[in-house]
Amino acid sequence: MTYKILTINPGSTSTKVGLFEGSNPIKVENLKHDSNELLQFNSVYEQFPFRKKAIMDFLNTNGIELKEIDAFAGRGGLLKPIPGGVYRVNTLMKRHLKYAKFGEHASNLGAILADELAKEAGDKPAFIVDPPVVDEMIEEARYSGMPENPRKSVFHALNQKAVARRYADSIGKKYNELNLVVAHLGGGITIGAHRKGRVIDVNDGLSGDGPFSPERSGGVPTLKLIELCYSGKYEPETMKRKAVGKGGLVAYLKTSDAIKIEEMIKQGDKKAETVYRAMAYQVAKEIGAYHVALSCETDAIIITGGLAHSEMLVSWIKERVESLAKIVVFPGEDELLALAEGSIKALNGEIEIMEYE
Ligand SMILES: Nc1ncnc2c1ncn2[C@@H]1O[C@H](COP(=O)(O)OP(=O)(O)OP(=O)(O)O)[C@@H](O)[C@H]1O
Ligand SMILES: CCCC(=O)O
Repeated sequence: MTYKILTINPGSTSTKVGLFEGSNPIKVENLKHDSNELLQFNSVYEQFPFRKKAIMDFLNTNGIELKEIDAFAGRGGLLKPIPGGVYRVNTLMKRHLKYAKFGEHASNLGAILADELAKEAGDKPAFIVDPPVVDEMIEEARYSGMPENPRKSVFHALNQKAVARRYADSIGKKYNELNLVVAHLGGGITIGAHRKGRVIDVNDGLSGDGPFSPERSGGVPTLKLIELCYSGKYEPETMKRKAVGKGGLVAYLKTSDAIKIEEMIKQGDKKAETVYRAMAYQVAKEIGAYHVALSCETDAIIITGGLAHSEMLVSWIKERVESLAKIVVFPGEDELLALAEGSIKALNGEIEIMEYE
């Protein structure tokens, strides 16, 4: 049977929606939300009716009826650490996401929206697939050197695993036969060591870890950071925004848009070039670190995310890491397709549907 799946990926300023029939996209759209409109909400959960209406408008405009859809899949949010896979949306999951028990993130609405629409469609199944809290780290990777502050696995799991599987398919291998370093370069940057289908180490994209990115600081000198926190100059929220949201390229260059930055570089802006080169340098160093995490037995390095569209940035990264392993570039992300494919495998019984407990 060919299933129809509605996939939902809520981001900070948009909700990406796609209707798939099997793996074929029938209608995919990026529903942009005015940031001023989102400002009226005090929490991610409060945005629920607003985002639901945007999805219903998308369905109505395209003549899609809820009852014709077989299953609903949302990008899962910040939950407790769990292994990768397809999870049925359940009450505990929704409670953790609603009250942001493990942190606020736009993707917390994915499961909640999928579940609501699935109920309205006549009690259809609702799933999440490879949420950002997928945790398959080996024990050594959890140590930070500060026992009360261990390293955590929070990353672009859905896209990293989707492109890793896509690459494995393309060479006629299975994901769990390969060692891959996957670098997701988007608004946030996460780089993971995938050993035979398991992400044994990765930088935490939401905690100030790893390379700086268009809107995140990445790892910074710790003692100076502590001084800044206690300087009396900044509220805790301001300091958090310096790490996630207002750090990285936007802090140095007042924009997180790499296309604009490349324009600045072409106009001769030396500061823009140095900062952009520094980001490439940090990404390359991090790729090297995860190559070592794979005992230098990496089959391929995959570069993905919006910034993988940039020939300039990718060429600077390649210069430093091309002697380590074959490099493959998958620009953009395949998150909606990954949600659809995971759900179809679950419906077909090809993979186990996991329960969030
Ligand atoms: N053709 C391009 N050339 C250069 N940079 C690009 C291009 N297309 C997108 N980008 C850059 O990619 C970055 C955004 O990447 P992406 O769309 O993956 O981020 P996101 O989805 O907002 O966040 P995340 O990937 O962390 O979830 C921006 O800096 C954007 O300017
Ligand atoms: C939420 C995990 C992915 C990211 O770093 O944004």
